[in-house]
Amino acid sequence: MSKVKKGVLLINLGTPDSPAVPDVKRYLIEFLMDGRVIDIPAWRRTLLVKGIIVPFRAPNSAKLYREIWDSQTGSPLLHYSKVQRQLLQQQLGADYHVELAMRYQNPSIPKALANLKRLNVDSIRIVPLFPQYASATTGSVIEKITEEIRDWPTFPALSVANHFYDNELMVEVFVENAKKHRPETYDHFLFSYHGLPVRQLLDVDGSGKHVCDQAGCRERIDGLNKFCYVAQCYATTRLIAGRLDLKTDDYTVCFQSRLGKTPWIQPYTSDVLKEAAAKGKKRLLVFSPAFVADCLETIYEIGTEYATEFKELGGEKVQLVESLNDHPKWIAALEQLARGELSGWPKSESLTL
Ligand SMILES: C=CC1=C(C)c2cc3[nH]c(cc4nc(cc5[nH]c(cc1n2)c(C)c5CCC(=O)O)C(CCC(=O)O)=C4C)c(C)c3C=C
Ligand SMILES: [Fe+2]
Ligand SMILES: [Fe+2]
Repeated sequence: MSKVKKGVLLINLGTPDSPAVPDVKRYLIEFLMDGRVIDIPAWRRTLLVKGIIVPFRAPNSAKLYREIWDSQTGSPLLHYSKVQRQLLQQQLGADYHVELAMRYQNPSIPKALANLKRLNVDSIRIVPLFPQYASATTGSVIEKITEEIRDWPTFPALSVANHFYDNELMVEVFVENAKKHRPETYDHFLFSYHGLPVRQLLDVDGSGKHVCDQAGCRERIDGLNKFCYVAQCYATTRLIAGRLDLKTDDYTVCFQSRLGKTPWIQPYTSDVLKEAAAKGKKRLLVFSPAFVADCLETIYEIGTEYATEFKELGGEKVQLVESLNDHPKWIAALEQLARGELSGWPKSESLTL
């Protein structure tokens, strides 16, 4: 009889099995055919994804993935996710069994759930590795898991860490990583989050009519906008900026990785870079706090693409603040999330974080 009683399931977004075009195509199709990612009627999504986006995007995406692929460890996102799983398992000890899965591709959610079922665990703590809640990420993970387990005869106790935008240890790691780059030597700071189509925020408060600028999502987080991705991104930013004694004029929150022509959350990182260059800013320190591990969107998009663009505009340097990766305080934060403990930050309905 197994000693293991408590299951933990860490889930990140996913990455191709290799940077070869067929693997990148398979990954992009699974990812973009998710109705929470491209939230349009299924027939239009099929035409758009399989007929246009994937055939045109896959060869270029594969090229970018080849640039970040490590010859020993492969995809940085998968590599750090595996390290995080292993370190968390060590930290939690033999009473726990920690599985890792990716929402898209491998290691797969069905396999991880089958392992937990086989172990007959008492409980499963689901930890989607997205600090800020979005329907396209955490929402999609929850939907997929509930679909996968719907026929289980017995459900262990289930719980989800559905956001951790205000986790104190996570904030400390971003602050520590920034300090290694001597923030006083930079003339502006960007907090660049992964973007989302604006329409995906309309129902974050159940009204179907949520508008961030009316709900004050850039200024405060409260009982009404608590599930809004934008409100959570700005709250994370205020916590990191506060710890670094940055004034509001010292930094800009922005959103990257836009796909398609519909409006996404603004301001776009590429526009903010242009404005910073036009104002004569030379050295930018860039945080990417929507990710818990370095990946294509941090290493390539910020570290290479935006850095090159900024230099072409007359800037001198774009420095990415490293992600949480294998930092011991991040593993301690994961332990809190896995045990179901609060992040440690005082919370109240009307608190302006
Ligand atoms: C905060 C996390 C993420 C959100 C929110 C998110 C939304 C989102 N993404 C796309 C389209 C793409 N994203 C791609 C890569 C990618 N996205 C995230 C995280 C979030 N995405 C990560 C961690 C990664 C990198 C994975 C890696 O292997 O390193 C890609 C693929 C790369 C490319 O071709 O550019 C696409 C496409 C949409 C449409 C969306 C919201 C609706
Ligand atoms: Fe993405
Ligand atoms: Fe909002």
